[in-house]
Amino acid sequence: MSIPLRTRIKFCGLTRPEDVDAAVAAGADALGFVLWPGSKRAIDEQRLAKLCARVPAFVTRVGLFVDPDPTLVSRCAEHLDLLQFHGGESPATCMAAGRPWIKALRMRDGLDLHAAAEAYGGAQALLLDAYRPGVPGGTGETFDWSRIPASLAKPVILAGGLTPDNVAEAIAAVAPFAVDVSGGIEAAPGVKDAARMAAFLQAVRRADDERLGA
Ligand SMILES: O=C(O)c1ccccc1NCC(=O)[C@H](O)[C@H](O)COP(=O)(O)O
Repeated sequence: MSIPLRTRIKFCGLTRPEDVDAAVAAGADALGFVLWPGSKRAIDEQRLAKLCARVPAFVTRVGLFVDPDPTLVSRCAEHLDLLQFHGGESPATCMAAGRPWIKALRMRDGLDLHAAAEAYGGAQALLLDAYRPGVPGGTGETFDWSRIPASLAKPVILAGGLTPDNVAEAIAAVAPFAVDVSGGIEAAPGVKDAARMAAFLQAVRRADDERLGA
């Protein structure tokens, strides 16, 4: 008999020490740090080291890359538990980093999730995000959750436009392994809002109670 898991929560795009502390205090399972210079939420390696040093054991530190130079990945890896590849990286490129990784897939028309789950068989999970041409992530937009098959060979991390107001509906529709949010818990790009983080956490917990019949 398998025991249903509570939905894991990843907050992405943290840039400030006080936001890291607030996210940990709220109860996030994983924190994401954007190492792609094109993002409004980008941080450099020095800031990554400082922010990651504040993260306690049992909270996963995730580094987010978009078609990175492998030397950047290896320089950052010592601070990280998990790599998130958010660009057009091939399975071989993701594997070559030699660290646990997840693959973000943007839900463009025609994407075959079963084929992707097979191709990215070395991933810990697939992060499914909204597709907007030319924008690799952090769009603040949802996608049609009914496109996600009920059964997939990889755990699903649901992303894209989640907020404290819609995350319960998303969990009821998809029952993902985890949810990922960036813009929905912000006061401004890269500036998280402690009250919205807490509200998001509470909404997930309530949805889980509903789902698991607690
Ligand atoms: O957040 C960014 O600026 C970003 C830029 C480039 C690639 C990925 C990026 N974010 C990735 C994430 O994991 C976000 O949490 C995910 O895209 C959802 O963002 P949002 O729709 O704002 O919740």
